[in-house]
Amino acid sequence: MTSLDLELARERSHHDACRAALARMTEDVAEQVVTGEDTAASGADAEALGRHLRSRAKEMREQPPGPLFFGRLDLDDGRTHHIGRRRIGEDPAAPPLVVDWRAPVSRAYYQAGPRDPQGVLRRRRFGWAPYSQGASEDLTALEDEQLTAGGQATVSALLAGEIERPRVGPMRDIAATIQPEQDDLVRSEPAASLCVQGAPGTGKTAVGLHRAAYLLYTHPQRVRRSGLLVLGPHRAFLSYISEVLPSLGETGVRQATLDDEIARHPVRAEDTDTAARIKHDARMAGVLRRALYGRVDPAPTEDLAVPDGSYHWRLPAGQLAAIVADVRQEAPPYATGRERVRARIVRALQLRAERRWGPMGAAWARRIERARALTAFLDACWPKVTPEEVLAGLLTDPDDGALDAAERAAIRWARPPRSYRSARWTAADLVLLDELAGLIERPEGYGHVVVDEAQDLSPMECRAIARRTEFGSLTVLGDLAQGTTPWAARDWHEQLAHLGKAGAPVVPLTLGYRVPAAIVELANRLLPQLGVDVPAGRSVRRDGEVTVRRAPELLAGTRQAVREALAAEGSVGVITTDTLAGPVADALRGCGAGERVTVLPATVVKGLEFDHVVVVEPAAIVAAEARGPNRLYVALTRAVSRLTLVHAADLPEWLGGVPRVGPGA
Ligand SMILES: Nc1ncnc2c1ncn2[C@@H]1O[C@H](COP(=O)(O)OP(=O)(O)OP(=O)(O)O)[C@@H](O)[C@H]1O
Repeated sequence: MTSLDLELARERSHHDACRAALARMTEDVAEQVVTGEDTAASGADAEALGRHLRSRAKEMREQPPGPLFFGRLDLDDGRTHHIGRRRIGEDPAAPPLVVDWRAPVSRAYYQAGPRDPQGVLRRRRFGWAPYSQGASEDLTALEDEQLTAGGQATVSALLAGEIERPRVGPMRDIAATIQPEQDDLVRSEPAASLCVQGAPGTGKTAVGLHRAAYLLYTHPQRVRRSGLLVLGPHRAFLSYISEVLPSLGETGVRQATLDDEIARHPVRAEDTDTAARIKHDARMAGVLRRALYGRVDPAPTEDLAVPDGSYHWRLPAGQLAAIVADVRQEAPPYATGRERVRARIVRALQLRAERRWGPMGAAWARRIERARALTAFLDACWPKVTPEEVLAGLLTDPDDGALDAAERAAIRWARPPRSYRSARWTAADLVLLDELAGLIERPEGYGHVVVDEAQDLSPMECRAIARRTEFGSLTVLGDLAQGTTPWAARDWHEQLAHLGKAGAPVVPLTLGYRVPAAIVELANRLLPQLGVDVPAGRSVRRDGEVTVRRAPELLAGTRQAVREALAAEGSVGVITTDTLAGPVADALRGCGAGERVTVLPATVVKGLEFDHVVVVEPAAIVAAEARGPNRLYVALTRAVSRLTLVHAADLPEWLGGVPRVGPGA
């Protein structure tokens, strides 16, 4: 037996011990639930304890299968820690068998290096068979790095293997291989907001999800109670990332699109491009505020007379106007404002009554508060409204000086509905309704929100997020170069101001783990055309291939390219325009494409990745929309190993010098 075999055998038996301890922990918790149910303590305590134990038992039962540790630290004080996705230890007072990757002692696993060993003598990485369900014999490799002074920084073969592995199925967690610059972001100050400008494949999404898991671990009370939300650009993306947090043991996190979050109604109409652009513009915040407060009468002309038995208590119009003006000045949410005006009027009437009749009790005040005359005054002066009613009013007659005549015409309803209740709302209308709802009543917030692909949000969408994180913090992830919406941000500081976190630091990530250097280099040639100032991407990967195939018969050329792509392992993504996606999918039917091949319009590939990407007719992707070059940049950077460009039309200049195949190459 070699010394490596011996070490592997020792580690496997440690893994056996961990497995047994975990089984006992799961049993113990299940047993405690039974005990908890029997507890004869006060009802509320027993209920709370029972709930806690039940959710802990559920958590333990639902742990995903897999290896129980991925690394080990040997420290200079003689201690050793195995590091895994969650803590394993039966006795809270004894050192655990496995330390959670988020624990403070685990930090050195990610950060220590020969120049700064941080008390670590040796870092050990474990290699497990691919897709291991956690059987100890699946532990097949280990790699030691000595960090004592004078040690050399080494490139980990296990890390390289993990980064270069073929991609099948949904995104996986990277707890075993988080890189130092990523770890800094994952563990950065939880109460502070943060923006990551990351070139394609630098791990922004991975960082955001691991940060979410880290916050739940370090601030269980605060973050769990106030809620954590992960916002992604579309459903396909959410399903692609859906397993990362559960694999890290976090099952209760809401993952949604912003559209889901703000959906008060189904989308039943479509805006013209111009109307959508206006509705998403930051000026709409003021337009909506004015439309809402336009309903308030700042100068009531009639005195208020509230009957009280045979008597009437009066407030002169001037005093009513002063109350309304004061409340407007204080700027509470609209619905609170109405109640505040009511309360102030009652108080003023009470002072008058007391001057005449002496102290009036609470019952008197309640009666006056509900007096019909007072409610009628409020209905006229500060009416109850719904967001739908206000927006319908605005879209029927958009008379606001912030919009010019053409803009007003563009958003005006061609045929207003009979009532706002039967209005057919567009996607942009829902954003505006959310803004109005937020002006009327403050929405419930989250403790922390992770926003992915944040460059694509409009100012009005940003405000929807800002309202929900007024008292919470944000992790903003994105890449200005990948901005494809008509309103995509060109500057993070502006975008952060719309998100309510002006001044949050913007941290760049430039080292990519997905896209190989040859493909990054090609995509970087597009950068000067994208109209944004971002640092160019780099790659840790030296493998990777780019092929350009000229194909006078576009569909035949695509079939050929896909056949060639299928010769290698892994997924194949065929990306083209919305118009070509159908014909391309038809053409690929029956050419052995099968499950490994997905045909997608470029408009939905954001955030995804495929081992081999075939981009069909790049020039058409560029021409299809105003941000076409950005769209092509996104498409090119979905490739994990290989990229083929298939084209019938001429290629843009910047592709000069790339090897070509096919007729006329
Ligand atoms: N430290 C790491 N170890 C292993 N794999 C990593 C690491 N960091 C990132 N990756 C992998 O690189 C790929 C890209 O990561 P991710 O999707 O998070 O990047 P991104 O910056 O959001 O990309 P994009 O903006 O292009 O969508 C993923 O497969 C991810 O698992």
